[in-house]
Amino acid sequence: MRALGLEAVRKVYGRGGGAVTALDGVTVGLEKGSFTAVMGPSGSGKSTFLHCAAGLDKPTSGRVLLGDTDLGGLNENALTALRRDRIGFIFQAYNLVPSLDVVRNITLPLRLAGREADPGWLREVATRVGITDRLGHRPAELSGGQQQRVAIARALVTRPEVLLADEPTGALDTRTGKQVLELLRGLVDTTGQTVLMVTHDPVAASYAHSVLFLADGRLAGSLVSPTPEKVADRMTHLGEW
Ligand SMILES: Nc1ncnc2c1ncn2[C@@H]1O[C@H](COP(=O)(O)OP(=O)(O)OP(=O)(O)O)[C@@H](O)[C@H]1O
Repeated sequence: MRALGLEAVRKVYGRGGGAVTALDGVTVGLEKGSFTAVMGPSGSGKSTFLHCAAGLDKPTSGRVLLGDTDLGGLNENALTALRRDRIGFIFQAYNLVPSLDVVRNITLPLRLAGREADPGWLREVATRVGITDRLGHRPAELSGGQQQRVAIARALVTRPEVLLADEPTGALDTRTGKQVLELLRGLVDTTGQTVLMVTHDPVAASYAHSVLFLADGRLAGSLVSPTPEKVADRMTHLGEW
């Protein structure tokens, strides 16, 4: 079953002589329960890809489908609700609310949707990310790795169909970053969560089932069962290093 699909997605910013083609006909299907990394040189279209996949940016042409829902057919309100209810986001900067404790940060998306958190599910999510002993703390009282765990719990609390991660370990040291990547891979393997992650780091990409490479807005290949060495080798051929 396909969780997310991009079909011939093209995104052009600007007009006339100054127009930039950020994505140039990208077709990708993510199976449910897959963990996919997206890599590519700077300016290759990774952020644009993620923003189109998330319904944050509208493709100039082509289609984005979340399950059976064509995002192109939705108005702004429906897109906002879809992003809130059906997609989880994790960023390099954890984007937690400093004045709220861990429980209130995790349950924020539910409260914004006017829903109560089911205590059993909240406990389950906190356990999955390993933050049960910090539930009453504020973000400033947590390490970077703990803050990212809270952000992952917040992303999971709505039971999203797809988790979109933008450089989730970019601000973490190697050891803590590894723990967060193991957590993401564990979620995929044990709960069937679908994850799409943009990264510059071949080690981070190696935690995914497969890596998609972008170059000049086009798909420039993929790698199944990636290792850091194989990923770095591909990036070298794309002219990144
Ligand atoms: N809002 C915008 N207006 C005009 N051009 C844009 C806009 N956003 C992105 N671009 C251009 O589209 C191309 C792809 O950008 P994008 O940010 O998707 O690349 P990226 O692979 O994420 O890069 P990086 O790794 O440096 O973050 C670049 O040439 C960029 O300058």
